[in-house]
Amino acid sequence: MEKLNILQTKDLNYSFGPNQVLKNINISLNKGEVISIVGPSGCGKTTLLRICAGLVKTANSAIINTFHSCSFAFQDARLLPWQTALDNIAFGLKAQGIGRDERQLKATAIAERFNLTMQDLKKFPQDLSGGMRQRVSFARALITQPDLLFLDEPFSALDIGLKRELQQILIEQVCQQRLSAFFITHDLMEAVLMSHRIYVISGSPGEVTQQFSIPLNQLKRDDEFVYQETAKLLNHPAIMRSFELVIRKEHACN
Ligand SMILES: Nc1ncnc2c1ncn2[C@@H]1O[C@H](COP(=O)(O)OP(=O)(O)OP(=O)(O)O)[C@@H](O)[C@H]1O
Repeated sequence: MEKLNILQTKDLNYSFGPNQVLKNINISLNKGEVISIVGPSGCGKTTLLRICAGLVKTANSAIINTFHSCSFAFQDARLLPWQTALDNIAFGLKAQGIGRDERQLKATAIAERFNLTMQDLKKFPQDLSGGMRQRVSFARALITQPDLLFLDEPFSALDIGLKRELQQILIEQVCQQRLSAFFITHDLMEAVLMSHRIYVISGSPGEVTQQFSIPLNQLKRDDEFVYQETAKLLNHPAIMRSFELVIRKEHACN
């Protein structure tokens, strides 16, 4: 029987000194699932990701994580500047003790999936465009075949075409390999495109105020579906409250 992987928080609270940032957070992420965390700036999304990833320790053992391995992608690519793109991609394999030839073969194969050429792979990060660096960052995250991805706004600095291309590649990887992803975004449309479920966090301290399930397999979601679902969410009271859309609408009328 397949072992069930799960990431779960149970009544998670977190404070930075006297400043409570997260309050009674209960979320779960199952194998093969993508969840998005959306909410206004400063509501605690990144803090929640860092706690779930074990990068920030919690005092109250409110996290269950039975996934075996995880990788990260952030808004900035965070590559090692003294290594070529190829060696950056292969870095996780080196840490696993895999020999140079095999590392390079695997890195070249996954780089191709992200449309990086042999010329690109010889370059150092400072000689790559921002979009290329983000391709390298995704290839690096996936090469070790993790079962859980932590994604903190990895598309937000990209132009609309590149964003769509990388989103599509990531959706294919997630669906084909039954990867799970914990995804933070400001962009509701992106959350609708990518996720099985969306958690809305609002307030200070941040609390989960609503959870939405998005029907239809990600590979079948076309633009019309994404626009319609996003429009529905934008009119939902929990989203309007969370992003203060009611107040902004009222201001717009005055
Ligand atoms: N290391 C830290 N020390 C003290 N306070 C912090 C620290 N990191 C974050 N905070 C505070 O915690 C709150 C939540 O920050 P966090 O970065 O998690 O929010 P966010 O929702 O991810 O914001 P954004 O969408 O703008 O990235 C903010 O008030 C922030 O100032």
